[in-house]
Amino acid sequence: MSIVKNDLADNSLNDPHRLLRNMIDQVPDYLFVKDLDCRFIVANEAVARIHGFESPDDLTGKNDFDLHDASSAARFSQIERQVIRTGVAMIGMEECVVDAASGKERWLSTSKVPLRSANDTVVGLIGISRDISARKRDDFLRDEQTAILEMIVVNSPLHAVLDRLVRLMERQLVGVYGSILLLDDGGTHLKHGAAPALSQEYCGAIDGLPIGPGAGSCGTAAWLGESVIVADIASDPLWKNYRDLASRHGLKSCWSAPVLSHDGIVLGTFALYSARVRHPEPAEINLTQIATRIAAIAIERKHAEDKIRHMAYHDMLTGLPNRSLLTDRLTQAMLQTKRHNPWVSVLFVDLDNFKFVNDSLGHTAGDELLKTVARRMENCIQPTDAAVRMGGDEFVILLTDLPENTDAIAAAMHKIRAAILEPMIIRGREFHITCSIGIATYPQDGTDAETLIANADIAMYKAKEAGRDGFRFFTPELNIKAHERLALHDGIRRGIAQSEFHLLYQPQVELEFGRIFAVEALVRWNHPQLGLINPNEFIPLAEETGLIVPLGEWVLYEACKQNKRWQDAGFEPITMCVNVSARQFHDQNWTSRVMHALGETELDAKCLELELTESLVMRDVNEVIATMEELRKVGVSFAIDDFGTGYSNLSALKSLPVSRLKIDRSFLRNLVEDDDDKTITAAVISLAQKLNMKVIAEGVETHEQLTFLRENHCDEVQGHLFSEAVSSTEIGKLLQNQQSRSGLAPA
Ligand SMILES: Nc1nc2c(ncn2[C@@H]2O[C@@H]3COP(=O)(O)O[C@H]4[C@@H](O)[C@H](n5cnc6c(=O)[nH]c(N)nc65)O[C@@H]4COP(=O)(O)O[C@H]3[C@H]2O)c(=O)[nH]1
Repeated sequence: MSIVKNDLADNSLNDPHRLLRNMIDQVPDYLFVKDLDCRFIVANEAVARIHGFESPDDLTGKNDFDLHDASSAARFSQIERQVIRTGVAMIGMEECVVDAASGKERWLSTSKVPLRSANDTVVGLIGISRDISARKRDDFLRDEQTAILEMIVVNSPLHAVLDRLVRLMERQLVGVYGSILLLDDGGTHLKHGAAPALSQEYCGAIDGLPIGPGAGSCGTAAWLGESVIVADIASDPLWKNYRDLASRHGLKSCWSAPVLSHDGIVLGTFALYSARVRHPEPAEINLTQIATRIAAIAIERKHAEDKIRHMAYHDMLTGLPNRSLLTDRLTQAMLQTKRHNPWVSVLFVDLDNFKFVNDSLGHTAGDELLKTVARRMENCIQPTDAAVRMGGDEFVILLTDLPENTDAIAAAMHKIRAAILEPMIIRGREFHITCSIGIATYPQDGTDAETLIANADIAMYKAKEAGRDGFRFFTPELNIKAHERLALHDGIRRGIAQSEFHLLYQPQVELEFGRIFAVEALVRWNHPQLGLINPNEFIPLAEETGLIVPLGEWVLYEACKQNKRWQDAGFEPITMCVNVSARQFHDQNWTSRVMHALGETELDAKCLELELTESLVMRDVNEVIATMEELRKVGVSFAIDDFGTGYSNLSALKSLPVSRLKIDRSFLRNLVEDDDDKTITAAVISLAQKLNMKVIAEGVETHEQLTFLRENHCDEVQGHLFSEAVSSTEIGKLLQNQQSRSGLAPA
């Protein structure tokens, strides 16, 4: 304390001039006074130092043109002259000054005020400048970071974001060159990301750099997941294989940091190169950390975006392109074709027995099957073709660049069918999956993606109808039918919504006692324009278009409800027989629909019998048995309708959980005069009874037919001889009569 006091007393306090000199030299800001010609009169040591003078006195008499480049000097001088001329101070002006010797930029905040004499005349100016370069750098860093983050938010291309990030680093750190490398798809190499200041040749040479120990700073940093600092490339063993390359480009040191995802996965590297052999400064390390974090955000965002785009255009399960991508690819293929004239074909593929695997072995097994089929399809096609999953067990194969004949299409199709048919082991069981294929070809079968796909679908449906495991080329006739179907299809859909359907019931009678033990539900359509339509006219279409599923569900529900109503009205319980078409039966939710209808209507399952056609049952016996068993367990029984019209596999018939065979009407028609029909009918009756099934003859119209059936011990009959299909009220009356008279006699 006393020393300070003495110093002040000795040196300064007695000499105000010296005191002031001391004061202004201690200030880190630049202080100066200039005369009316803008020449220095006084300056502090800071001003002298920055201009490379030993002493502030060396500045006396100099002006800005002696110290700065011409344009900066002119700028400063103009402002100073204005302050002197107007007498108005200029406060806190920010200006950028380029150091003449080093070329370095400095930012100053400068105030210049007029210097006035005792009589208030302006005699010069006083200036004070503060170096605000550090603050300016921080501002710039913050603004640039914000701008880069905004670029990430608005999904700017990744290379543009990384490029700007590297440039930001290069502006902040003088004499370094940045480089970002990205992990490639295989995860074993680094590919070029951004390096705006490095030569193309250098970037090209390190594009595809392997990840591993000894692969330069970046390959090693990605390998270790840690920063790698190489101060001297020329001597560091990590650079053994890349030394000459770096030297050719004047790169002496390289500090690389891994770019890590939020959960620590290496996404790439961020490297800074220097043209001098040196270690990084702490500030450089800090900035690199900030930059790697921003790079990680940008890369992760891009990955997420790629994933979302992939998910939007691909099927999650099989990884195949989905319907949205198909439309795009098909449209592109057609555009290409317009230039070169080859054909483009759409193969609509539907697996025949997928439901069986799915239902019997569960969804995981079904998924496995679909994935295997997808891989097999992919292996059969050219890189320019596409295998697409449309949903469920439906696929489309797009064949492009085909010669103008069907040979190549047929060859590709047979290859696909054969590949799918290869045995498939799922859960230890061997499966042979068949498929039905419909083919439509551009330009003859359609000139837009939607039409081609729809026509291939129509052709596939025809192939399926013809007995599965087949294929069908689209023809215009199919299309005409398709249009008619479309109109009717709309009608059926509207009819369901507007309750235009109703049910009639036809009694089924025990031959021995004449008792109605069951009724068959038969649907009718009361069309608003066409009047009453019989099921033969619309059921096949409803089956084709899939509308049989909602229609059949309504029939089932209505029939169960009606049967319960009769029981609630006090009639003895009878069986309700409901026709089930193949499409309904194969629908994924079929069993649960039946259970739901029973539950909702509270009908005892024992009072429901489902009639399946012989062809439905025999087509996929194993699959059908599995579904039937599920329902039989709860009490539902089954009958085979139209028996004798198909080609029954008799051994399969034995294993079916069926309680009744229905002899088809066609055998009854000429029964009396046709010996063959007599033989067949008698054989069916005997066969059914040997298999412990009841047998019912359908379409009984005459007493002669009835006598024959009786003589041959047929159990039950249904036909106009007893009753046509009638309303629920009529059935109520018949049941009422039966209860009072016990039995329905032939008319
Ligand atoms: N000539 C003559 N015909 C007789 C005689 N007895 C019964 N029929 C008719 O034979 C058909 C018997 O039904 P189906 O074989 O199951 O044949 C049914 C069935 O395959 C289908 N169908 C009817 N309703 C439904 C339904 O709700 N769902 C499904 N999937 N198919 C249905 O439509 C077909 C025709 O039904 P319908 O026109 O009601 O015709 C009924 C019935 O009216 C007879 O003595 N003489």
